[in-house]
Amino acid sequence: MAQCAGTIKNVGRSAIHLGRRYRHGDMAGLRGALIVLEGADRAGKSTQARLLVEALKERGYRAEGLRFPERTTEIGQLIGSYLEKKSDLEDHTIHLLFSANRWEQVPTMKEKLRSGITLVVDRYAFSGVAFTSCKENFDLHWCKQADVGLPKPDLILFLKVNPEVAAARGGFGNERYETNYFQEKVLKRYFELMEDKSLNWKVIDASEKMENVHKNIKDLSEKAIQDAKDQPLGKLWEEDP
Ligand SMILES: Nc1ncnc2c1ncn2[C@@H]1O[C@H](COP(=O)(O)OP(=O)(O)OP(=O)(O)O)[C@@H](O)[C@H]1O
Ligand SMILES: Cc1cn([C@H]2C[C@H](O)[C@@H](COP(=O)(O)O)O2)c(=O)[nH]c1=O
Repeated sequence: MAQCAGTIKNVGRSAIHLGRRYRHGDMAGLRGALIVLEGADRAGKSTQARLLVEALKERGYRAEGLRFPERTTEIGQLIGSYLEKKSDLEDHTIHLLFSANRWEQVPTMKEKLRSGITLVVDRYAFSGVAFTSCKENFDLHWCKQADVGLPKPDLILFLKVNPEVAAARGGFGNERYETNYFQEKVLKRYFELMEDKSLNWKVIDASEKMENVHKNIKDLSEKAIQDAKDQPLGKLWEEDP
């Protein structure tokens, strides 16, 4: 009930903000939050993304989920085939395809955010950097470049689970990168990325029961939605630390 009242108040505030323009041309007061779930394979990101969208909608927010890679586009199909080990691609090439797969969604993402829809995103540029930078001869700096300027998340939820626990969860081991050795390296990269204090990272203990993980995520997300609604949408990694 309190949430419904909040939503109506937001609509009122939006009207007040109509016509006021901010840096990057994004209108504040109307917008939804960009919430990203990150973590190693089988950390529970897709499960939690789905639960979060459902919970937000139940509480009167407009919310939608999306995921990367988005395997349905032409670029996404190339990525899907690579991940399923049906095709091989040169390492820089696949990295750039993952990034292009995000950029092709940006106009839709911005439109939705501006119209007040909160986006819950299952993996984003941080996956791109964490995974590719574990390959030989790749460094974090190079890996970030293709994603500089993407919409900046208001909240990044890192679902932390150790690789043995993740591996014991269903389906692990079928796709490329799904080995304990590689996932351990990926985890280290994520922790390097989390040192960037210009981003709102929150670490969630994802080895807990699904309901507990969900509660933590929901509380942090509601706060992020409140904080974001009056802020312009930022650009990712525009000022590299
Ligand atoms: N907290 C949890 N405790 C136990 N099992 C879980 C938990 N969260 C998710 N699972 C189970 O783990 C498996 C993987 O979950 P999910 O697909 O959500 O992970 P993911 O991080 O999206 O994986 P991937 O990145 O590999 O696609 C599923 O079988 C899911 O039911
Ligand atoms: C976005 C993105 C993903 N990856 C890797 C990470 C996972 O191993 C797979 C995607 O699996 P999911 O079950 O669909 O989550 O791809 C990557 O290497 N680079 C990226 O940018």
